[in-house]
Amino acid sequence: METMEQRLISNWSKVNFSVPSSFVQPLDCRPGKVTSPSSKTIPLIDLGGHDHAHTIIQILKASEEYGFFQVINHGVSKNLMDEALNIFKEFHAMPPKEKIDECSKDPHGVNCKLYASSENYKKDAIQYWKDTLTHPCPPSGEFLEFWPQKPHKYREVVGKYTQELNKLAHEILEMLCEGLGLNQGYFIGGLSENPVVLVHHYPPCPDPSLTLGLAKHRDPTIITILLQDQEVHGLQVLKDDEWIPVEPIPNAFVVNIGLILQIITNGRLVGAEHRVVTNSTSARTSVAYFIYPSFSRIIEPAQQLVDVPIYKSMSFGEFRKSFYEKGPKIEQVLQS
Ligand SMILES: O=C(O)CCC(=O)C(=O)O
Ligand SMILES: [Fe+2]
Repeated sequence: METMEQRLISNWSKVNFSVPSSFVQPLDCRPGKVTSPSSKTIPLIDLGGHDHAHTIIQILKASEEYGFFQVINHGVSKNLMDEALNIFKEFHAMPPKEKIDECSKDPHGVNCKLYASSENYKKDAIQYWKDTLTHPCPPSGEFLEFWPQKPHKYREVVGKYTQELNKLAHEILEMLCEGLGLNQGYFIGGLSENPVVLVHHYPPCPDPSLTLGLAKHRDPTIITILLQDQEVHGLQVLKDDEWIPVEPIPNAFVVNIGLILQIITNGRLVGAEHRVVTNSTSARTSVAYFIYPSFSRIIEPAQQLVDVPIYKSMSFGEFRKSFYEKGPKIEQVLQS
């Protein structure tokens, strides 16, 4: 049996000069060689503009057409973004044993996890080129005792960062409410009270044409707010059968609509498919902030918006179970 220490990609990838066969993607999933970069980009939205109504129109349009956009002037300081990204990089740079120890404070092993490849490591036929740290981060401070304590400022910096992201997420959700015609505060409480952070580390890969850092997927969230490394490309969004790279923009966040919001809006907003490709020269770090409902909360098309629901009702707990069991086939389970 392989130990977690042996599995972590960051632990062995520096001394392996070829891609192990268990990481070679089937032909139809491989990114291949990117020859001509796409001329398309996802929309960029300035949240600091004075025309509130116009900002809402832009957010709604981007969420309908792409399911993805980037935001600038979002109110989170550059200093805090840099501090958070640096502390997450320092975490993944620690010796493997230390990382594993720092993620072992929950006796049930659920409220802080470190894993290689994907959460489905044992079930995945083919592995992905990344290590991930994840834990819940509600503004109440619940679960804080399970977070890493190393690097030594981890809890302080990540605590501040996730508080700010919670504020930003709610501002964006409020604008979506206004744009969609949902009651103000629709997402406050049960639909958003379970935020989680996922810190991905993609080490350099000897042959990026054969591997993926993260498989094509939609997020099982309401929305996701992503902080990505400023220099290193990797994230791509599927739009009209074309993979569009999400360019790193200084001090911007990437925002994407999750599958749950697609359900709530009965398909009006799209939980777009995306994936991460690797590169041979630089490690990439990204930090996803997932807005999750509480497990018992019912997920269904909003009655205010919809006459004929195309998705059936289920609890978030049931939804998440199907999401991990069915993968891309979850669409069949969701249809009413
Ligand atoms: O690493 C990235 O850029 C994307 C991460 C992602 O898609 C996810 O966590 O769901
Ligand atoms: Fe994602």
